[in-house]
Order: sequence, then structure tokens, then C-alpha cells
Amino acid sequence: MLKISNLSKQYDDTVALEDVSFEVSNDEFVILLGPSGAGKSTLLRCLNGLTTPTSGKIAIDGKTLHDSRADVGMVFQQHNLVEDMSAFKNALTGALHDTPFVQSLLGWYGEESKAAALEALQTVGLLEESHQSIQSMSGGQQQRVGIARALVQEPSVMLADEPVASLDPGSAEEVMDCLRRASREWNTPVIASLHQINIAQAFGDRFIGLREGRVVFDGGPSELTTAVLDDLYQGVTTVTGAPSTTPSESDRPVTELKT
Ligand SMILES: Nc1ncnc2c1ncn2[C@@H]1O[C@H](COP(=O)(O)OP(=O)(O)OP(=O)(O)O)[C@@H](O)[C@H]1O
Repeated sequence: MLKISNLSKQYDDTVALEDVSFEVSNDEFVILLGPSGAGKSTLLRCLNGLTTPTSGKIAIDGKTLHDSRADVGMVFQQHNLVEDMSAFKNALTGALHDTPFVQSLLGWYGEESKAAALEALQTVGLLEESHQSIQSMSGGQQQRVGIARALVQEPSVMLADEPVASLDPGSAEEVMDCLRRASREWNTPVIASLHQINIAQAFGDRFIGLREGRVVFDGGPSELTTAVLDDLYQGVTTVTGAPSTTPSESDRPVTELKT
């Protein structure tokens, strides 16, 4: 269980987060929603230790998060994978924290780490492509290898900042499905920020709406109504609906945000 208590972050005159509190259970996939500048990235940065909160606490199973760097698995928008290495070897680098330095330089990983890498590639649906090089994979597949690498790290919490921002709708849905499976099959809380509301609605277990640094909504898919979204994105028109399942439909824009 991840517990965020009274988290605040101030940058000079800007209050980026104000008194944010919520809990996430281990098999939950939570999506952060909110307009630009609402504080989503700041919250994720506080969770992954890149930003120090002004006040508040973050704990996992009662222990302060960030006791170890391996506590947090991060899925990056730009993958950060080694292009000329296979999907398997990239996933394996998630086990670096568990591998003595010299052994990792020589590429010697334990059998347990190798099994974890294969299991993670299975979770993201890329077991058969495990020996394919990253550079020969699509953007969506690369993002899924990034998720597998984060899983091999066996993190206490997995975070993803705009994980599907640069993907076509079909690939975006596959990546979101992998994140949801990661939380369920690896019993890890997953928190992602997203601008595509219809994709969020189709895959999230729960949604936390931020506006001006405060939590203004916390609920499940059935509670995330048009009225809630209108209130959350004040002054911004949103187009919602289930994501497409056919290739032709999937070409349409998934979310339209008009300021
Ligand atoms: N390093 C920083 N220095 C000063 N102000 C910052 C810094 N990082 C974020 N902010 C401010 O904090 C507020 C929250 O920003 P944040 O990036 O967390 O919002 P966001 O919801 O992630 O927005 P977006 O959806 O556009 O990424 C904004 O007003 C932003 O200008």
C-alpha cells in the first residue's frame, strides 16, 4: 500500500502541490488527470525522488519511500533503452541494482534475474520478440520493453509520466493494457499521468483529478462523468468515449483538448 500524506510542493511563489493525500493499493492502476500545470508531473517527481516535497510524507507498506533507488520503477516517455541491444538484455538491466558491479559490466546476470526478465516480457506480450533488437521495434513495443525493465526492478511502486504521449492510438492502448497488467500480475501500484481521457477511462481502475495542485476528484470509472471532467478541465473542452478497437477507427484523434 502506497500512502501519500499531506504532500505539498512550492516553487518560489508557485504552489505546485497543496496538501495532497491518498492511498493506492498494490494491485491498483491509478491515473492522474488534470489540465496543464495542475501538478501531475510534480507529484510523480516527488514520488520518484527527483523533487523534494516542501512538506508531507510518502510511505510504502509503512516505510518511507526512497530508502532504496530500486523502490520506484519509472517508465519514461522517451524509453531510454539501449538501441542495439535485444529486448531481453534491456529488460535485464532492470536487475542492475541486484547485480554486483563487475558482473553487470561483464553482462553476467543471475538465473533469477534472467527468469524475471522473461516473465516481465511475457507480461508485456513480447516474449516471442525477446531477442529482437530495440531499434527494430515500434515505438509502442519499445515502451512495453521499458515497462518490462521497470518490472524486473521489482519496484514498490511504478510510475509513468505521459507514457503514451507519442504513440498512435492502437499502440497507446497496448501500452495502457500492459501497465494495467503490470499492477495486477506483479501486485505493484502503478500511477500514470495522462492527457488522453478516453484511453484513461478505458484502462484506469481509479482516477485522481488535480487542479492547481489540489486533489479535486478521486473515484472509479463510473464516477468519472462528463460533469466531473468539465469541472476538472474548466475552460477546456474534452471529448470522451471508449477507445476504438478497429484499425480504421483508431486513426481518429483520441482526445481533443481545446483551450
Ligand atoms: N522546476 C520548477 N520551477 C518552478 N515552477 C515549476 C517547476 N516545475 C513545475 N513548476 C510549476 O508547478 C506547477 C505544476 O506543474 P506540473 O509540471 O507539475 O504540472 P502538470 O500537471 O504536470 O502539467 P502538464 O500536464 O503540462 O505536464 C506549474 O505552475 C509549473 O509552472
